[in-house]
Amino acid sequence: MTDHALLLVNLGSPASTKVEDVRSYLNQFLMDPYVVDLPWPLRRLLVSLILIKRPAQSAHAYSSIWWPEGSPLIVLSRELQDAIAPHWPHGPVELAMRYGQPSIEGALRKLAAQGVKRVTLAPLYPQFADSTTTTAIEEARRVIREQGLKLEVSVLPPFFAEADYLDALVASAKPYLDQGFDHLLLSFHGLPERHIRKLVKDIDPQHDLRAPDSRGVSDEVLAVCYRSQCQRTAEAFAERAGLQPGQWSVSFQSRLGKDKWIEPYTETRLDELAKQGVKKLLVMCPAFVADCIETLEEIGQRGSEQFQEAGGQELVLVPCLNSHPQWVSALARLCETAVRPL
Ligand SMILES: C=CC1=C(C)c2cc3[nH]c(cc4nc(cc5[nH]c(cc1n2)c(C)c5CCC(=O)O)C(CCC(=O)O)=C4C)c(C)c3C=C
Ligand SMILES: [Fe+2]
Ligand SMILES: [Fe+2]
Repeated sequence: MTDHALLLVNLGSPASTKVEDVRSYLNQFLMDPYVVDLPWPLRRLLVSLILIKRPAQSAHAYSSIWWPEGSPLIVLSRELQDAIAPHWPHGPVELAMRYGQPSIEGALRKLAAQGVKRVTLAPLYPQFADSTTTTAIEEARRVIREQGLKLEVSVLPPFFAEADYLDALVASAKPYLDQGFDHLLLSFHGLPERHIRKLVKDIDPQHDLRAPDSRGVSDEVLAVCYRSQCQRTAEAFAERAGLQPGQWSVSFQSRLGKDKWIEPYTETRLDELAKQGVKKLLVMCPAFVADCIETLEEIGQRGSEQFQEAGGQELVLVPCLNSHPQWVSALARLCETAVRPL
């Protein structure tokens, strides 16, 4: 059988580091109601305000990490696509981005034109958020409906607590852990608290968005609370890696705008850890399966400078899973068992 495709989906990058390309990417991204969850007129106003200064700042940041072949996120995702193909004997493996190119629409139309009948859609986000997982699924739904594509789609669920994913994370981090370090910071992408509140409010309105760990969180809440899922990933990672309490902690990065985002903020933790006497800091970013601007620039460059200015000696960025062989086979196995219908 060769009519069952695998479609890997990640977030996407601007077409180039030119300010106008970054502006158009940020406009598509931030006008997504799953990302800036305000009614259209307010969303348009807020995003237009953000688009006054942000494109030039982000273009500068992208320029500092851009590779000759293009955006690291896209290049690394292509490498993953090539590496996983031999592990997926059922049909073609395609790559799509939620924003920019290659698009979800282009990929699904291409697969349908090739005679593909089934698609396993794999949003490449270990932890669930409406701003990543839901929007990728909804975009696939829209394309299939509007284009009348005859495709049976199943979706890979969030894999934040899957043994295969956790073991691959430990294997990829091991060479860095073995070098010795004073502290390991697991820095996850942040989210406005509101995004989680609206999902948990009908299940457990008292759910604590400042809780220090994920103990006691019910399965129902865990299924929708991005922050608890991040904590669960970190706790399971620490246990598998044999880390002691106090050797590691969790933080949340990449805050945008004036809203309250989930805490503790990575920026705050970098200062605190340096002030506490941490000299060699390892930072891992387990919300990202591929290195991107958020890991390479925000942590690897700006975070590193900040940590040293606050008195730390060295910040070592542990690379994302990228195409680590154990991750490639783990992802293929996870996708084999994905049966959740679109
Ligand atoms: C890993 C999961 C991610 C979540 C959750 C997420 C939420 C989220 N992001 C923004 C705003 C921005 N994110 C940007 C880059 C970016 N974000 C993710 C992943 C998640 N985002 C990735 C993989 C990337 C990297 C893209 C790349 O090309 O390398 C950016 C663009 C960069 C910049 O200008 O800083 C913005 C903006 C919001 C508002 C949000 C939740 C509401
Ligand atoms: Fe983001
Ligand atoms: Fe939670």
